[in-house]
Amino acid sequence: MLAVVPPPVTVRAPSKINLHLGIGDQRSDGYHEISTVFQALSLSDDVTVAASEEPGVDVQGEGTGTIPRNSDNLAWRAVRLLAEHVGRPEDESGVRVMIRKEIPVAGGMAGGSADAAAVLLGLSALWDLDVTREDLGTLAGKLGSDVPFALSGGTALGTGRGDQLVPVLSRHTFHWVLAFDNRGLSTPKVYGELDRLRAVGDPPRVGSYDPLVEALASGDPRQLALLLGNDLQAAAVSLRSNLRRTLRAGVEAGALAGVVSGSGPTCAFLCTDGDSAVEVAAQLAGAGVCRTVRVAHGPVHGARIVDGEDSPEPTPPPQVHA
Ligand SMILES: C[C@](O)(CO)[C@H](O)COP(=O)(O)OP(=O)(O)OC[C@H]1O[C@@H](n2ccc(N)nc2=O)[C@H](O)[C@@H]1O
Ligand SMILES: Nc1ncnc2c1ncn2[C@@H]1O[C@H](COP(=O)(O)OP(=O)(O)OP(=O)(O)O)[C@@H](O)[C@H]1O
Repeated sequence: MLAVVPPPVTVRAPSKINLHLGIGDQRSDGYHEISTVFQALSLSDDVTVAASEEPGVDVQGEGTGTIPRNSDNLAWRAVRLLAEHVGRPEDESGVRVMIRKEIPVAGGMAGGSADAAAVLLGLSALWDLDVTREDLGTLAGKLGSDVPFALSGGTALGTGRGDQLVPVLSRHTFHWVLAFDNRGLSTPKVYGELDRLRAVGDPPRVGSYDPLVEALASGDPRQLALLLGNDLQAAAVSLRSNLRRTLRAGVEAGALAGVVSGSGPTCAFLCTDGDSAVEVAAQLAGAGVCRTVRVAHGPVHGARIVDGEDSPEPTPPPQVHA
């Protein structure tokens, strides 16, 4: 008798920006205590998991050459973790993972985390597992601090090492321009640089997130723009001084405000509306301060299955090469 092979499952998982990122002390486990307001953006990766006699990872799109295809890939670590969780040996998992990347690699937008979250959700469907969203959230936290948010999406307050999430009310859609840098930045190095800067001086701190949460509820981008802040920005700029010029260029191009996304080096610019974002993107691309400029909006859903009718042919989103 022939075994029934389940059809492949495709999951779209969003990128994130940190509208507010406050970094506290380093804990004994090496992580920093943080308080952050995440927003999930429409710039996303599509990840397909399929039953296969040739297990492994394929990657196409953004940063392809710099992403590991072996067990170091965060998406494959998600296969291994879920397989262990349900008692399937990894080498018998018989899974091929195909990643279509739009999210910049090591860009501070949680691209690897998005892929890992997509695999957790996609494999649960492919293997018809009885795991709750809550179980998936716990597994996600074991893969990385940003992975739980990639599953849940929307707008959320993250505490602890960023993995304890509470949804935040966000009215309307916000429009963003993203400036990708030539090379990525290592997240641990950026945290380390902040520790160094704090040991020798007093870099600015973002303070409370309360006013920003109020601005999100009002839905007014002008109010939100005044409150964007990231404690890691000084560290990212210290390691990559060209980001100063990029941040300035975005505002000169007409954005309301700009901020380094997470650990950088991607810079995110908030715009008044979608039309303004397209104009800012075009002007910023012309300024020659970054590799690529993209527009995106948020908040969007967390990782979700896009097979069947919900799976449009992927169309390349607006992209302007600098
Ligand atoms: C900068 C952010 O993207 C903001 O959301 C995250 O804090 C980073 O999340 P991530 O990339 O998922 O990070 P993880 O894979 O969990 O950790 C990578 C490394 O970043 C540093 N790290 C991360 C999170 C945290 N709260 N404190 C840290 O010090 C640690 O050196 C850690 O070894
Ligand atoms: N599926 C993956 N996609 C991207 N990078 C991956 C993946 N798996 C492993 N990596 C490695 O992980 C490192 C961090 O990549 P990632 O794109 O997740 O960074 P990031 O977006 O800056 O992370 P964060 O914003 O969560 O700190 C890269 O150096 C890359 O080689």
